[in-house]
Amino acid sequence: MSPVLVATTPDDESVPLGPVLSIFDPVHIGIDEFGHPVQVPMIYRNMLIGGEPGAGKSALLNAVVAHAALSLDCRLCLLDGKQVELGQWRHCADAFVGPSLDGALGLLRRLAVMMDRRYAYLLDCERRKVVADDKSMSAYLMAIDEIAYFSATAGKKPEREEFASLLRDLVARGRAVGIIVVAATQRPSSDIIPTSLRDLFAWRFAGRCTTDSSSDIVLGHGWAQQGWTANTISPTNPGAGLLIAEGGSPQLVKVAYLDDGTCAAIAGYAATLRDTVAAKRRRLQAAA
Ligand SMILES: Nc1ncnc2c1ncn2[C@@H]1O[C@H](COP(=O)(O)OP(=O)(O)OP(=O)(O)O)[C@@H](O)[C@H]1O
Repeated sequence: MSPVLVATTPDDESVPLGPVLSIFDPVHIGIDEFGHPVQVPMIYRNMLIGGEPGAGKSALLNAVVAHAALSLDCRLCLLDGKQVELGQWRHCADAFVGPSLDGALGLLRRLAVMMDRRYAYLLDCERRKVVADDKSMSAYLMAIDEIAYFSATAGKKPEREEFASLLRDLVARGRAVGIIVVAATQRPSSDIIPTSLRDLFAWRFAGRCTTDSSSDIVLGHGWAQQGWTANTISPTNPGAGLLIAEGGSPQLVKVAYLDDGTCAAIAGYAATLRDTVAAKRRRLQAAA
């Protein structure tokens, strides 16, 4: 975290703020089996989180969202069918959608339009991706707690199919324009996470899974046979799981747990930072 007490906003305006992060910094998510910190770069990447109920998926999701909330170069969009898993971050978010498939579809459609416009803009500028000091395009973190609620449970079949197809498009094309998707599911099955979707996630975390095959659905086919299965993780060890990056091998990770009070404190601080920056921006626009 930056030690400075005066931070520069994305508009290059200095305002008195507390320490902030950047979404271009790697995100601290926990420790490995040797007790070393595990940090994952999230920009230009997506993360899939799977595991049985109580495995610690929301804990990992919250660790990533906390980093993004403290990053003033990142805007938040949150989808949470249960509302309470990501609800503490709603005051930091541009969009917070609870158990509403219509709301989720509306948000994904808006993001798809924005994604297309960003690509058109990059093309005009002869560029291939957003960069850290981009003044015109903030990164976006799209966090989803329980993909299956929107893709397999709520609403009618055509809407669920539209959700699945919009989500796939965002995961497939969003990275270069700064859209990061972090999605969790307690149903790691091939209907919720087909291989073609799973393989679009650079980072995949399997918390405890009830079978080798559900562990493989998150990590990739064949890992269980090679001895890497989240089925062996003890149910009394929530937050432990196997993390794999594209092209790498799984590693055992214990996720850094932010309890409710800590999440509320970070969310409150992040919301104040964001309000301060937004107020400053409004003042500048009014003065212009
Ligand atoms: N990293 C961790 N360290 C210690 N305890 C943890 C950790 N992660 C989770 N827990 C404990 O496990 C409980 C369940 O975690 P969490 O809500 O993240 O699971 P989940 O997989 O999201 O469950 P669900 O699918 O039901 O939403 C937490 O309330 C907490 O008590």
